[in-house]
Amino acid sequence: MMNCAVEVRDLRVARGGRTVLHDLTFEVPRGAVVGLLGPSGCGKTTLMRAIVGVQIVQSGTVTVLGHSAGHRELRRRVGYATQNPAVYADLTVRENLRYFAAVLGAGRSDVDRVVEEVGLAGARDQVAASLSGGQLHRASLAVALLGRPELLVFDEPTVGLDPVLRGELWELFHELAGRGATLLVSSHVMDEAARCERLILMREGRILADETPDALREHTGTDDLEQAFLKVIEREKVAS
Ligand SMILES: Nc1ncnc2c1ncn2[C@@H]1O[C@H](COP(=O)(O)OP(=O)(O)OP(=O)(O)O)[C@@H](O)[C@H]1O
Repeated sequence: MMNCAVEVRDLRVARGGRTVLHDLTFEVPRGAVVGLLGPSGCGKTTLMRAIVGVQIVQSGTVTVLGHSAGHRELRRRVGYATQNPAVYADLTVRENLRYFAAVLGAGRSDVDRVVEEVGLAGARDQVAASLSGGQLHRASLAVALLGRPELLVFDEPTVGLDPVLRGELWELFHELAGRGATLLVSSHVMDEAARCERLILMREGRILADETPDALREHTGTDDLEQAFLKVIEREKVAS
């Protein structure tokens, strides 16, 4: 239990009157970079929302760092970056970060650290409204990094970024994990799967696989993770 940052048991969630997560059970080990992968609409965002405690759930439990998801004790210990950048358009990057640092009780020096970490030092005095899509995304990630949360939940953090920036962000994710943070990162780009230590593959609100990229390659008999995912889907269809 103490080795798990997140423990999900029999989680069922309905949205719009339809079950979108079907009794999910899995764990996220501490200090790992775990990829949450699956096609658009499979439930990645809903699952992340349940983990950060903002999603009404029908049944099951979600335990985060030893507390029920959403517990106030977790406020500063969990960082969440949504798919849509959540910064104030009329404030500069630095002003945004200072504001959120004050809300979170993080120190001012933290602002400079996170700006550097996401590679936005050159744009720190630009108003958010004038940032490119990729820069805006990184500004949101920077907010999530304030206060050095133990668990980071990033919803498609690399969308719209060029390959160099994507590579740099993945390096940062591993650096953060190296310092003890746990990261749950969603993506629907299978080539990002190879960068994770563990993969949770989802489809239609169900977990099809929860294993290391190597184990997935091995048991599907292919080096290509995209092909591996397709094989897992085929096997699931045959089995059901
Ligand atoms: N506010 C909502 N009301 C009703 N249904 C919703 C709502 N939000 C999401 N859904 C539905 O829940 C399911 C899961 O959506 P979710 O956003 O979790 O998927 P996702 O895997 O994150 O997709 P994407 O990769 O496109 O962001 C989808 O069928 C979606 O249509």
